[in-house]
Amino acid sequence: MIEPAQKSTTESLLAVHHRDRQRRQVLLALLVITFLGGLFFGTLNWMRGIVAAAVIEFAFAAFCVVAYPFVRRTRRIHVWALAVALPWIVSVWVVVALPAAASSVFIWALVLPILLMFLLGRRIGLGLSVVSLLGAMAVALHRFGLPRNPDQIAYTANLIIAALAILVLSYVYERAREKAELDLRYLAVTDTLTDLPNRTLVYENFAGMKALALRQDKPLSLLLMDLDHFKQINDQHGHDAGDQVLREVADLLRKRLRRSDQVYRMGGEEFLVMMPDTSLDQAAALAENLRGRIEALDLRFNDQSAPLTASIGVTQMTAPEESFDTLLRRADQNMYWCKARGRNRVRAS
Ligand SMILES: Nc1nc2c(ncn2[C@@H]2O[C@H](COP(=O)(O)OP(=O)(O)OP(=O)(O)O)[C@@H](O)[C@H]2O)c(=O)[nH]1
Repeated sequence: MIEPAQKSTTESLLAVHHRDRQRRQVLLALLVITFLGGLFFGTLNWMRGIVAAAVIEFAFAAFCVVAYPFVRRTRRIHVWALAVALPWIVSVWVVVALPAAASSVFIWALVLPILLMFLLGRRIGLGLSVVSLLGAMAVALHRFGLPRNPDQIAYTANLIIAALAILVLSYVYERAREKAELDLRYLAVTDTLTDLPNRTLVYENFAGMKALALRQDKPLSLLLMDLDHFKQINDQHGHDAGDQVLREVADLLRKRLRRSDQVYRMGGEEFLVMMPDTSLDQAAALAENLRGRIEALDLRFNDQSAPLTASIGVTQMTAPEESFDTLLRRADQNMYWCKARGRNRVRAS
């Protein structure tokens, strides 16, 4: 399995990106619905003479128009989600409390759990849903009193049970959706053969490591490892054997490296390791150690031994302006230098 620390970095970067994009879409849709609803009910209530409700509804519609361009651009989507959700909750309470409003307006309270769960996630969404539903019930109780006849009891019971059902269902749905999304994202950034991260996030993670190295004034090194004559293993022992070799190498790297290091399968039989707080000499020593361990792997398929070696290019960031591509190119050149000189060696520069 992939190291937990590495897995969570990988997941969280993408998770935030996707979660925000989804919430932004829900929020924009909600602004449009609220704007149209505000105009419609504002006009209706104005004509019915319920001025207080009409003013709230027109104000909310105006707020949506102002908020829309900000929500499209903002990076603080959770702040805007709260800025829209809280007035929604209060408006529902106010509308339920208004003496002139029909008792059916309580139905709007049932929208709240779905809206809050989708906008704010299941934890905050659940907490706010419970508060907003209890609030709406308290207001309704204050306005209408306890249900007295069987019709009223049935009506109230229906509303409460429906509210509970929507609350539970939206929570369960949101939890399942979050999990499915995490699984999908994990698969998208992971090489399923070795369980190592693939190259998808390599640039983003390098940027984070580089920033930290510069801030802490620590060295940052990188190594690129390519297995030698790997094609022969596939050709002589079959593709499954080749796959097994790749898994063994991935295991070896995971076990040997520090948790702060990051290992990627860049493709084929090529692996990349990023090592924070590691100088060129230290990285070269580590690469030499890895080379020796790979050479010492006693791989056998159908009683035939399958010797394995690797060529490793090592480099260190030497200036703040050096990009990931620059380092990778240098490590790649070092690795090819090893290949050209008979393989099974390390070169650092
Ligand atoms: N089994 C298996 N083989 C793979 C996988 N990915 C790439 N390969 C094989 O790895 C081999 C790489 O071959 P080459 O690029 O010629 O490299 P090499 O044989 O290691 O030779 P040198 O790098 O020059 O030492 C190819 O045969 C690919 O099919 C994989 O996921 N599983």
